[in-house]
Amino acid sequence: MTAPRPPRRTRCLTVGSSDSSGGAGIQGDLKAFASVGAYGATVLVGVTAQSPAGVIASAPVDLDLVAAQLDTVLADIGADGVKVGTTWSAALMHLVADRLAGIPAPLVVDPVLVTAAGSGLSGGQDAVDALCERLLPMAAVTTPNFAEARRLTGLTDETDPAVLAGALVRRGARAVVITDVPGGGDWLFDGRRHRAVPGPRHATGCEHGAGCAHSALLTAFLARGVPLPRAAELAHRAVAAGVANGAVDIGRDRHPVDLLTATAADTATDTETDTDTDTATATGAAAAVGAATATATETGAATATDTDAAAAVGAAVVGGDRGRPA
Ligand SMILES: Nc1ncnc2c1ncn2[C@@H]1O[C@H](COP(=O)(O)OP(=O)(O)OP(=O)(O)O)[C@@H](O)[C@H]1O
Ligand SMILES: Cc1ncc(COP(=O)(O)O)c(N)n1
Repeated sequence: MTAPRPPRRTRCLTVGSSDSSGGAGIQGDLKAFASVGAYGATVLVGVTAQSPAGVIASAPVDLDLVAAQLDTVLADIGADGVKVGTTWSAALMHLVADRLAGIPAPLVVDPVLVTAAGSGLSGGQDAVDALCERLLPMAAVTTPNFAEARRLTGLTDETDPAVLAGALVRRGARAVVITDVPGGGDWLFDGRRHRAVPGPRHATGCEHGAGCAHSALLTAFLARGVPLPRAAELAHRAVAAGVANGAVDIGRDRHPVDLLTATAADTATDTETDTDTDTATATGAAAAVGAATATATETGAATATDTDAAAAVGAAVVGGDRGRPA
C-alpha cells in the first residue's frame, strides 16, 4: 500500500530584484509568500544597493542568466502563481514575456517604477511600452501605485483612480489594483466593475516593501484560486497590518513592512489604537494560514482565530490544489 501523498504546497515564483536591506524586492516577496505558507522560488533580474531610505546603486543581471533561471525553475519546480516585479529594460520584458507565455498559472505584474522612498527603478519609455504591450495583457492583474499608474497612462495630473484604472485597461491590462490611492486603501478595476478596497493609513514609517508584499500576497491568493476582489481585500489588509506592526527598529528614518512577526498582542494593540478589527483580522489570517500549512492539518489550525478572513484564506490553503485555476 502506498502512503497517501501530502497536500502539495502552493508554489509561487517571483521574477524580481535583490534589495540589500532585505525589506523589499525578492527578499520581501519570499517573506510575504512564507507569511501565508506558500513556497517561494526566485528569478533574479537585478541587484540593488539600497536601504529603506532609497536606492544607491543598481545593475541588471545578464539576460542569458535570467533565461537560465526561468527555464530551470519552471522545468523542475513549476509555479502555481507568478509575480513579475522590477522592470529594468524592454529586452528583459520581452524575454520574460516569451518565457512565461502559456504557463497555466495566474501572473501578477507589479510595475516597480517608483519605490516607496521615491527611487526610480526602471528603464526608459521603451521599458514602459514593452511592459504595457507584452506583460500587461498576459497578467491576471497589475498593481501600480498611484504615481506609477499616472506614469504608465501618461495622465500625469489625474487624481481619480477610476480614470487611471480605466486607461490602464485600455492600454492592455486585464485588471488593475492601484495601491495607496489618495484617501488611503486601494482601487480595483477588473475590466467590468470598479470598487474601492478601503482601509486606514498608518503613520508608522514602515512602508518599505509594502508594494512588493502586496503583489506577492496577491500572487499567492490567486494561485490558490481566491477570486480577485477577495484576494485584493486580503492582500491590502495583511499589508496594512504589516505597516501598522512594521519593523520600526530596523532602518534609521524609514522602516520595512513586517508580515512575519505580528503577534496576537500586536493585533490587540492595533485594534485598540485604530479600532480597525479588519486589519487585526488580516494579520490573524496570515498567522493562521502559516500554522495550518506548517502542521499540514486541515482547517482546525485556521479556525484558531475563527474569523472570516482566516476562514477564507485557510480554506484557500487547504484547498490549494483543488481551488487552483486550470
Ligand atoms: N501607510 C499605510 N498604511 C496602510 N496601508 C498602506 C500604507 N502604505 C501602503 N499601504 C498599503 O500597502 C499596499 C502597497 O501599497 P504601496 O502603494 O505603498 O506600494 P508601493 O510600494 O508604492 O508599490 P510598488 O511596489 O508598485 O512600487 C497597498 O495595499 C496599500 O494600500
Ligand atoms: C529591488 C527592489 N524591488 C522593488 C522595490 C519596491 O519596493 P516598495 O515595495 O517599497 O515599493 C524595491 N525598493 N527594491
